[in-house]
Amino acid sequence: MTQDELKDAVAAAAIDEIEPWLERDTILGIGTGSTANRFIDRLARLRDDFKGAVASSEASAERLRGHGIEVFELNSVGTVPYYIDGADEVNAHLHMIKGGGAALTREKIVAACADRFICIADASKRVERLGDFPLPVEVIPMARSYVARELVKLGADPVYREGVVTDNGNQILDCYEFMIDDPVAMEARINAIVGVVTNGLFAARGADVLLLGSDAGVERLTSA
Ligand SMILES: O=C[C@H](O)[C@H](O)[C@H](O)COP(=O)(O)O
Repeated sequence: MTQDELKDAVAAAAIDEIEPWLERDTILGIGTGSTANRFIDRLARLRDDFKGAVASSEASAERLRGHGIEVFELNSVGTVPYYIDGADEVNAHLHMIKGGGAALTREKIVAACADRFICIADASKRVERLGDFPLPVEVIPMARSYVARELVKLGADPVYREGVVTDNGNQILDCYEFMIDDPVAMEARINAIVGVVTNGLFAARGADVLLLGSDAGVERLTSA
């Protein structure tokens, strides 16, 4: 199967996972990226069975609206029963690196407000140790150089993602050469640097369920 076919398969599996629980007043949390887009496209078929969605990016909000799915502000919703999103890397504990599409901060906020985080990914995203994928860090623009120097002290090789402005008006540093042995500790340590908005480690709040697509089918994993 191609990677696109695997993304379709996990998007379909996520629909199967949530469909029995949808009610007319359900508001879902929806992620960002090519895998989440496939989920959004499949969700369109069910749009009369639930109330709407909170989106983790302007791009996902636009796609949802394009399918006639109402998009709500998180502040008016409070919590969502499910957050469905992709990942750039995921380990056996269902800790993730996210933010390849620069949506990490809003993703982390919606995930924090979700009862359950369903991660959908093709098998290429499954790793033993996080860090081959460069870890994104969203920074306040005026703090970029300072944060970069602090990240070097932690062992990373941060590179400014030129030309990218996040939905929050900030910038991204991608941390290369950064193998992460303790994702929970490193997530907190990076977030403690002044000028960091958030980083792409989703470990303190990882996924609850991973739907992992491979040629053998879609495997359903829960955190170890
Ligand atoms: O900022 C983007 C998000 O964290 C995405 O969920 C992540 O990059 C995975 O995207 P894709 O499904 O396109 O591989």
